Amino acid sequence: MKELNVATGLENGSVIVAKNGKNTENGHEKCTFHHDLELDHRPPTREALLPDMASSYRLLLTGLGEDPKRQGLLKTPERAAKAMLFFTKGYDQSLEEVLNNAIFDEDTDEMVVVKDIEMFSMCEHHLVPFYGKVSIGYLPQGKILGLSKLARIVEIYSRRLQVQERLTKQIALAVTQAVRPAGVAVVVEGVHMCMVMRGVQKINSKTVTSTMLGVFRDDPKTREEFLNLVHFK
Ligand SMILES: Nc1nc2c(ncn2[C@@H]2O[C@H](COP(=O)(O)OP(=O)(O)OP(=O)(O)O)[C@@H](O)[C@H]2O)c(=O)[nH]1
Ligand SMILES: [Zn+2]
Repeated sequence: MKELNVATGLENGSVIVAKNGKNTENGHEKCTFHHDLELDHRPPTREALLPDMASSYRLLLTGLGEDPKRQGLLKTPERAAKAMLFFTKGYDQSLEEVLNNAIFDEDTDEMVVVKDIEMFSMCEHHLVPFYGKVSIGYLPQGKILGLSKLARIVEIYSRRLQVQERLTKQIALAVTQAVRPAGVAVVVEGVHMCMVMRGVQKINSKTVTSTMLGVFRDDPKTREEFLNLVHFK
């Protein structure tokens, strides 16, 4: 039996044809794959795996000492499975699809900052949420991105099983890929429920991560301007 990607429910390395008709590998667009695309051999989508996921939640309820047949819990496994699919819906999105070509030629090299974008993600170690805010800055060189797309980029990568460091970097790399700016800065401030509700139980601790690329990494003044604008100094 082929190994399943736990996060996507797909066979590792497998190809599916997404709703938009594009070939995707575990949710990510992939052009150079030559796997069997015969309809009958397509692995199930995440939605198709809902009943299996619900069964797992039923087992979990039993493991907790609960009775999955009691009235209040009857639909809980299906609800929980759907909720988990929603929390991880970023796996079903690709950068290209989300950007929808909202990239515009513009003769500007002034800093663009969108700050305090809400973020909800799932800690990949404990499967509990971490949440917080993301601030993104970039220095265009001839191309700007539709403003909402910065928030949508946050959604693609936060709605997955994550660690905050990787989330921060993926957002920065996505902006780079989209508009090839002179630099990108991303700061993420997160509260991890695995540190609040369990474990060390530090309810006031916040984790701050940053990725600085290009001029934001090389030039302290540019970095400082960004940090001033997002009040991170
Ligand atoms: N670097 C990083 N660590 C994370 C993130 N989310 C959770 N963790 C940590 O993952 C670690 C897992 O450590 P383990 O010792 O294997 O698990 P644990 O016994 O549940 O750890 P405690 O949380 O200390 O009770 C913990 O230190 C968590 O705080 C994250 O986004 N980034
Ligand atoms: Zn955790």
